[in-house]
Amino acid sequence: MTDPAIAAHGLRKSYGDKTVLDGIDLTVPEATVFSLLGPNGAGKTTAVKILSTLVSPDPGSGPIRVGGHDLATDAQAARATIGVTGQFSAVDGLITGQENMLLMADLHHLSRSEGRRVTAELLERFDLAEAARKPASTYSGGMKRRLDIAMTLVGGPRIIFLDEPTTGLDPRSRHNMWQIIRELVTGGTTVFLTTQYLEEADELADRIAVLDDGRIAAEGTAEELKRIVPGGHVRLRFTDPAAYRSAAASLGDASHDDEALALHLPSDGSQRELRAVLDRLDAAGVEADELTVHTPDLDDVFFALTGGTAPSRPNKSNQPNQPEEAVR
Ligand SMILES: Nc1ncnc2c1ncn2[C@@H]1O[C@H](COP(=O)(O)OP(=O)(O)OP(=O)(O)O)[C@@H](O)[C@H]1O
Repeated sequence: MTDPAIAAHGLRKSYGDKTVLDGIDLTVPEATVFSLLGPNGAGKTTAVKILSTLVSPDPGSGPIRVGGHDLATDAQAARATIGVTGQFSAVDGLITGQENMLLMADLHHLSRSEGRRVTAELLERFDLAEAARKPASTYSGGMKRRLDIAMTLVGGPRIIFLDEPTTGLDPRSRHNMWQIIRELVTGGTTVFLTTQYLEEADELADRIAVLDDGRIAAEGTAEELKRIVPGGHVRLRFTDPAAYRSAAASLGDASHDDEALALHLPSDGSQRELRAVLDRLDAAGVEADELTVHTPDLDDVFFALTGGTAPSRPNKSNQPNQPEEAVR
């Protein structure tokens, strides 16, 4: 088995008497997206800064390996495997997109011809070739963010840290950015992502960790996390009123929606619970015309795990997530 791209044990950081990270473990397999979620001030950026060698962990921290290199003894080698795109853009608005890229190529000591080749390839890949000779200050927010990531990729990092990469972008630019991130991962890059948008973690992340009060409150796939908070249910819908009534009689614990001929049963959405529901329907000799499983969304998980109460969300329905709008 190959080394994980990132492996940190007992990661600690305090500022004065404030403990920001209280001994957290993080493991990120290669070519996956790992998302760190947490309320403002939870320590996400601090974790990114430590893993990307910008800030030192406290002496009591356990070992941290990034790109297979121990940060304590070989930070330089670790640094050569990573790229970081922070909340504040590295793009210089006074020069063109192409010049920004060539500057990065110089910083990475690429030869002139190699720098030009990589620049042209990345500008093309990030749909910036046409705008390459215009000052970056004239770019839209989405273009600037794409240029920022393209600049990060000039050095060919295997691991990239994206700190809130889509904050402030409109929905189309956000979807474009998601597509770029997916393509990077398909190409073998590992992405460590922090985001304020739970939907974004849900869309992209293979694994998600929720940081609260300096500790990891929960970690898992989006689906695993959704199962640990209450609110999931199975909805059974019938077209035949007689079948609906028989099912309602045999599933006494279900709540009824007589108008829609639908029954709701609390469920964690697991195979075992679904089978139990189906067995009970079979025993009653009725068949539902539609069965849908509704799991809580990541917002529910976030509020349940980070000690806050969910503000009322009038638009939150019990419908499963709507399909995302098409990506260009
Ligand atoms: N250099 C520093 N000196 C003192 N305190 C700091 C420093 N950097 C961060 N902190 C504190 O550490 C805590 C965590 O900050 P951090 O920026 O990591 O949180 P975050 O989860 O990224 O928050 P946000 O979502 O708001 O970006 C905050 O209370 C912050 O004030």
